Amino acid sequence: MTKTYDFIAIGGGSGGFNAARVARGYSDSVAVIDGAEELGGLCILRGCMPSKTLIYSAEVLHLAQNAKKFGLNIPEATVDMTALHKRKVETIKDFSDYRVESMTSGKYDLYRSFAKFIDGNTIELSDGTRLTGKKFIIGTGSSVSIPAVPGLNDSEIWTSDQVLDLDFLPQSVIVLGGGVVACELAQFLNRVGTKVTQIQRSPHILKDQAEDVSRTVEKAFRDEGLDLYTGTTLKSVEKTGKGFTAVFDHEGQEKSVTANYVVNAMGRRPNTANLGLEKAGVALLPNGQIKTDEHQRTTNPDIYAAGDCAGPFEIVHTAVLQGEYAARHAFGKPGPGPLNYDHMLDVVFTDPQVARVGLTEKALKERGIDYIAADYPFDDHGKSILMEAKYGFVRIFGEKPSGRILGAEIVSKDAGELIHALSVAVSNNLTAADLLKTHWYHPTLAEIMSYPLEDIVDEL
Ligand SMILES: Cc1cc2nc3c(=O)[nH]c(=O)nc-3n(C[C@H](O)[C@H](O)[C@H](O)COP(=O)(O)OP(=O)(O)OC[C@H]3O[C@@H](n4cnc5c(N)ncnc54)[C@H](O)[C@@H]3O)c2cc1C
Ligand SMILES: NC(=O)c1ccc[n+]([C@@H]2O[C@H](COP(=O)([O-])OP(=O)(O)OC[C@H]3O[C@@H](n4cnc5c(N)ncnc54)[C@H](O)[C@@H]3O)[C@@H](O)[C@H]2O)c1
Repeated sequence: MTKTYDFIAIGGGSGGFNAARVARGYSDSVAVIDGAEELGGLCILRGCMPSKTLIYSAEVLHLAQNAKKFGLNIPEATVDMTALHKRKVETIKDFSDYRVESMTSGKYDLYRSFAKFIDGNTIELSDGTRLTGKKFIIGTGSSVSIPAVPGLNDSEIWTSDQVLDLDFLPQSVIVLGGGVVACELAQFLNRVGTKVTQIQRSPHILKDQAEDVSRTVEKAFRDEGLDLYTGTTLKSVEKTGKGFTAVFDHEGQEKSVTANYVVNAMGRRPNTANLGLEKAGVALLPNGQIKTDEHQRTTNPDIYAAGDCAGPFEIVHTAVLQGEYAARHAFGKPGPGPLNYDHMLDVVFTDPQVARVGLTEKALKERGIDYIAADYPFDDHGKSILMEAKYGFVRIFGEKPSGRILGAEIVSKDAGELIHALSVAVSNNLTAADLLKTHWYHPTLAEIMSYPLEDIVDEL
């Protein structure tokens, strides 16, 4: 007999699991289907958490190696890759154990299998078991994409997965791409002592950021000795006796770089193949993501989608919020409404970090919104000067004439922490004058925000 559930989550990552967790509050008939060998999802196992664990260690190493600047004598600071790997494994095990415990607690029926739709309300598991659901959520995530560049589909080419699991120090690595994954991992590798060449197609790394933001990170990378090529066309990746050679056009010339290893960090694609979506009446967008409405409903109103498979961002907190909201909507329950992407927050964990909230300057211009942009550099700020953290600036966008904070970008030490003060402002319609009522403690990095806020208030 086919078992029926009120709610079935396909995928037990950030989107799927959190949808199931919320759904379980409304019904005891909830199933989670996940075909991965290891439970936990991308963020915990091979994404946010392992990368930030390693990046933090590399930052400590970098500070130690620059001890002289701080009047300290640390004769030799080097990485111990075996210990670094062990720390990562133990840290991630704690996080994944917690998730596995929740998933296997008995609150959900957990099926360790891949699922595909055979009609709009029925799925089939790998062993042929069929389950019907009143409502579903698809949270199947994403996989590394392999652009059609000759040689790039060689199985020895690394992705972020191999970098995050390194237990030895590679002598040299070519990092292909200039997005978030490429930048975070290129700097990590460079800081632990690998010779890194990063090759980016666009004129700047982090191409969706403001140009001066990208340039600030590029300067920091080059100051640390990373070989960075931007504005390139990658022609091929060839296996050589020593490793790999990447051949690319740069400034009108063909160049080649050889290294022991290559990392493909040129983006990810949604996991939507082999899901039988056509049989369930679930349509895709031209970019391959599942088409959803503001309620996370697909073109089949009984099937929702959340996270990387649906977009529009591949960011964990949006996956969680989308999943939670979809479950509330499926059961007709009240709570915070659809996601407001005008309040979007994103962080790049390079050093300096890049953090952004709300509308970008490009979006403000496109929408014809009248605004004031005010900024202030960290090389003229007490706390960042004493911390030797002088790269970057804060820029705040205030609406005219209201002074409402519509967006902000920060490139600096710990920008990912600092941005949250402005995120509160953006999400709660606070004005620059409102924020100036706040006590900004001295000396902190955060107090830098009072200068552009004063500029906005003065100009209004
Ligand atoms: C290196 C790296 C670093 C990152 N760092 C950050 C960061 O610092 N901050 C941030 O916000 N985001 C970060 N991200 C992005 C973030 O990890 C993802 O956006 C998020 O984890 C996606 O969650 P998800 O639920 O959509 O997918 P996942 O967590 O990937 O879950 C999908 C699940 O679905 C299962 N599945 C797939 N197909 C099927 C099927 N047919 N049947 C059953 N189960 C299936 C999979 O096994 C998997 O467990 C990073 C990503 C990478 C690669
Ligand atoms: N800190 C974070 O929040 C964080 C960290 C890591 C990853 N992520 C998420 O994971 C997702 C995937 O990250 P990503 O960096 O892999 O993808 P991405 O889409 O951000 O960047 C891919 C890069 O590869 C380049 N590229 C693509 N095809 C190319 C080609 N043929 N030749 C040369 N260059 C090419 C693109 O121009 C782009 O710069 C991102 O959307 C991001 O949101 C987030």
